[in-house]
Amino acid sequence: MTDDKRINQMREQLPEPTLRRLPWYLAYVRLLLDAGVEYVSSTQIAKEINVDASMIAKDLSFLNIKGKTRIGYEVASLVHELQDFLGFKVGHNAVMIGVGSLGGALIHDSGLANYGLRIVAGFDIRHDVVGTTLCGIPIYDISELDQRLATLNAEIGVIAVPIDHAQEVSDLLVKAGIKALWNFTPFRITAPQDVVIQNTSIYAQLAVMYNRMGKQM
Ligand SMILES: NC(=O)c1ccc[n+]([C@@H]2O[C@H](COP(=O)([O-])OP(=O)(O)OC[C@H]3O[C@@H](n4cnc5c(N)ncnc54)[C@H](O)[C@@H]3O)[C@@H](O)[C@H]2O)c1
Repeated sequence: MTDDKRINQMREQLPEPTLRRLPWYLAYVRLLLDAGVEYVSSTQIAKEINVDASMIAKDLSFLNIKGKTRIGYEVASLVHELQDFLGFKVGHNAVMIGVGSLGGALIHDSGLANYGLRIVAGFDIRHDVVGTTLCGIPIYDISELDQRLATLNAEIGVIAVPIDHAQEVSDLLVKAGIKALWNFTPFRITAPQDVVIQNTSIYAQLAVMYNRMGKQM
């Protein structure tokens, strides 16, 4: 079986909680790599990031890497495998819809490139931003979305518009052939089944934090 086929097959079997934990491991083992550490055990990772060691070993069993008894995993290989498996090594082109305070901040975030996300253009309706560039990225009028997407080779639409425009811009993106929507608005957008939707909200996490704080008081 080819490497690509094997990775795709393992990705399909992967439970979502595992997929959410793997980037935590990656962030930690990247620190070890930068510090020149050669090997790390699942027990060591467990201690540092507060996840059960057996769960880490199980999560890592989805990857094409074996730990050595009593030594653990080779750090450089683990970083490589995790990045590969999570799709962070492939550049995914994305367009930013809404270049206000959040959209602008995301365009400024050079860290996204480490996770395989390359924002190639922004779209807005504001005259003061349309026609300008931000971090070298051109900002176009939203009315040009169809025409610009034809040449941008982007598969992801990042949505950072006011809540009452969320569905409208999602529909435009889907119509223009976008495969995935990363929605930062608090609106639960809908799209055809073959379009991947990922909702991200720092506000939703606040509710959980307040609730837990209340229980401690
Ligand atoms: N997920 C999170 O953690 C998080 C954090 C902050 C804000 N938000 C949400 O992100 C969204 C943006 O917040 P913000 O603070 O950046 O707002 P903002 O007002 O600063 O920016 C919104 C931008 O969208 C543009 N816009 C409006 N209608 C548009 C359209 N039809 N097409 C293209 N662009 C359009 C506006 O001109 C503006 O530049 C809001 O829905 C907000 O609730 C989410």
